[in-house]
Order: sequence, then C-alpha cells, then structure tokens
Amino acid sequence: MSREESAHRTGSAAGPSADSILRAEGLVKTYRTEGTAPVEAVRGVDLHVERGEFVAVTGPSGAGKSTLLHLLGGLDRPDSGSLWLDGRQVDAYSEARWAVLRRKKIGIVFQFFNLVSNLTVADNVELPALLAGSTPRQARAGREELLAELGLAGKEQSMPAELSGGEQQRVALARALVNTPSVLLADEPAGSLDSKGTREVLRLLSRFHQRGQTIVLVTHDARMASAADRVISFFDGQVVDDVALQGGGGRRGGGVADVLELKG
Ligand SMILES: Nc1ncnc2c1ncn2[C@@H]1O[C@H](COP(=O)(O)OP(=O)(O)OP(=O)(O)O)[C@@H](O)[C@H]1O
Repeated sequence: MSREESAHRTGSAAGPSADSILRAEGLVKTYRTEGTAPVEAVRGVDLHVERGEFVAVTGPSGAGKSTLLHLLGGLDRPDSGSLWLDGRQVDAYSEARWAVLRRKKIGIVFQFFNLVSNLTVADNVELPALLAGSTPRQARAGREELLAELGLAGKEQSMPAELSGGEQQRVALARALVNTPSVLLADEPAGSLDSKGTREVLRLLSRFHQRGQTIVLVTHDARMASAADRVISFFDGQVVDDVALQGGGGRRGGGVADVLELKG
C-alpha cells in the first residue's frame, strides 16, 4: 500500500490535546496596501500541533503559507484570532516579549538562510544562545555539538559567503536549534537548494524530529511534505485538508527513505 493510500484524516478533526505545543484559533491576516485591494492572506485558521509532531503545510504559491508561519512565529501579527505556545496565550504579547519568546522557544529557518553576513559561522550559531542568556562556554559547547552533528566541523571560522547554499542552510539550522526550541518553523528551507541540498535538509529535519523536535514545515514540494507525520493543505488562506500519514513521516520510519529515493 502506498503512503498516500495509507493516509488517513485526523488532524484538526482529532482536535487539540493537552499536549498541543502550538494552537491557533480563528487567525486572520489581511494585507492592506494603499492604492491596492486588500489581500486576505489568512482567513480564519484553526490549527494545532502536538508535541513532537512533524507537520507540513503545503499549498500553491500565494495560498498564504508563509504568512501563516510568520503569524505562528510572531514575526507578524494577526488582525484577529488567538495563539497559544506551550500552553501560554501569546497573541497579545508585545514585540519585546515576542523577541524573548522566539529566542527561547522558537527556531526559524528561511529559504534564503538569513545568516549575518559579517559574522563567522561560529558567531552566527553562538549569537542566539548568548542572547538567550547562555554563558559563552555553554554557547560554544552548543555550537560545537551542532556544527559537528550537521557536518560543519572545520567551518567555524568561515564567513557565510564562503559556504555553499546547502552548508549555509545547515548553519541556519544550527542557529535555529541552538536554544533547543519547543518548535522549529521552517519556511521552504530547501527552496533555494539543488536536489542534493534538498535531500540533506530533509534528512536533517527527520533526524531532529526522530529525537523529539516539533517541526512545522512550509513547502510547496509534495515530496518534502510527505516526510512529515501530518500534511495540512492550505488554499486561499484556509486549511482545506489535514491528513495524518500513517506509518510514514520522519518519526515512524519509512517515509523519508521513500522521499529520498524519489528525489534520486
Ligand atoms: N507584505 C505583504 N504585503 C502585501 N501582500 C502580501 C504581503 N506578503 C504576502 N502578501 C500576499 O499575501 C498572499 C499570501 O502570500 P504568502 O507569501 O503568505 O503565500 P505563500 O503560500 O507562502 O506563497 P509562496 O509559496 O509563493 O511563498 C499573496 O497574495 C501575497 O501576494
């Protein structure tokens, strides 16, 4: 039986549990630019992500996936709706409180890495740890462990521009994970990589997921999405489907191998 055939619908139908790490209710975001019609990017989204889940949000270009991810990470504010992270209601947080929350509880990776170009690889990874209150010794230990794990030992003193796209994304992943966040938000993390880089990112996401990392991955790539435990289809600012992939996904094994084969 194919993974698609074995998929079954649970998702939002199953509803949030006491263990939901992320929960959104009625999220709405409309972009208003003078002189143009308002764009209703997110139109009343209810969503929950359980602790340890790997959830992919997929859909066509312009569906509102990135906007949703930005709302979940506090990078943008909803016009209305509620948001809980780790049991705490966070939608009314000020910018400063969100910044602290993000440092400690949310890791984010973007399509174009967003590394600090004039800092070394080591400093890019250590900086968020230091900002979150780690001692220099702790930050260094965390950086060393992650860079070794991500195959970047020896690149500590390189500048981002000296690295390949795949290497830069691995640095971005190390930076996002250095504070052991409750949730990792990934917005098209392989969107600017070749097939080798894409496989690498998938393999690493799956590895961290297997160790319990909660992940929300935005992707328009169905093959990447099929590495997740659960796939949420987004269309025109709304969730139109929410499907659990049985026996697959990063955690339960099998799925990623299929995906990696698919990508050749
Ligand atoms: N800052 C902004 N100002 C105005 N409109 C915006 C802004 N950001 C996004 N939009 C619009 O909101 C809608 C949703 O965009 P969004 O980037 O969230 O979609 P997406 O599904 O992530 O698309 P893609 O896969 O192409 O990245 C689109 O119509 C987009 O043009």
